[in-house]
Amino acid sequence: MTDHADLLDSLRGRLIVSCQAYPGDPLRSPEHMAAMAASVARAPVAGIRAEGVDDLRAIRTVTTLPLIGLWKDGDGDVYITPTARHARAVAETGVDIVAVDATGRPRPDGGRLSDVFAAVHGSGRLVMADVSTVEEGVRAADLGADLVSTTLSGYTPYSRRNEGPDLELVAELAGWLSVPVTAEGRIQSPDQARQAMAAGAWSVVVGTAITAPAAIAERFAGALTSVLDTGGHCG
Ligand SMILES: CC(=O)N[C@H](C=O)[C@@H](O)[C@H](O)[C@H](O)COP(=O)(O)O
Repeated sequence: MTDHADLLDSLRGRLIVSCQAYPGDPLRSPEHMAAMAASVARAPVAGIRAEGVDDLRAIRTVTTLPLIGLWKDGDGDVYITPTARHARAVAETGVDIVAVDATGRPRPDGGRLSDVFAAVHGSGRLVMADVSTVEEGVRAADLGADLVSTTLSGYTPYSRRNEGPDLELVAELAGWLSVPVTAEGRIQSPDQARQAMAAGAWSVVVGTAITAPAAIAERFAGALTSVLDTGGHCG
């Protein structure tokens, strides 16, 4: 377990970058995501989060940074590493931590969350429980999650839908849990990342704001459009 404690320690107070391309994006390939991860790894980041067994295998060849893996599959409500089978496949790619949907919603195979956690632990990896509420986080920790992440806040019909990160959930979870809490989801700026740490996060995961050029360009383009809309154009 010392290795696992060292791994968690290495993430403390630091940034994890999620390298995932949206469906349809030209960057959506294992080669591109591996290059993205290698590029990000030139910065002092603590770890990489990524999706899909092919991407994870490719990323594992380009960096020795701690790797958090998941497999998004199916079109049901629970799509982040939904079953024990998915969890084992992700673990086999060589990741250090497997991220799992740990909401209370029914899983596509009717399986139990504890079975998915057992599959991860049976493979010698740590579990990151992706949750949307404090109740889900408490349950996940009770079931043995090694870290709890706010990933799914705003993505379940019953959770808060903030435009930015759910810092309230970060603070609540940090107050309730003895396992590390990761702030994840809609963190758009270094300032918000700092606020998440101040709210009690162990680590901060940022994806779109760093690794999705289309979304970043859209924000900039949108900002210019709104200047025109408000009469700021002087031509
Ligand atoms: C809800 C869901 O499926 N979240 C996913 C989980 O891995 C990813 O699509 C997000 O990009 C990741 O959580 C990082 O968040 P953001 O990209 O907002 O920084």
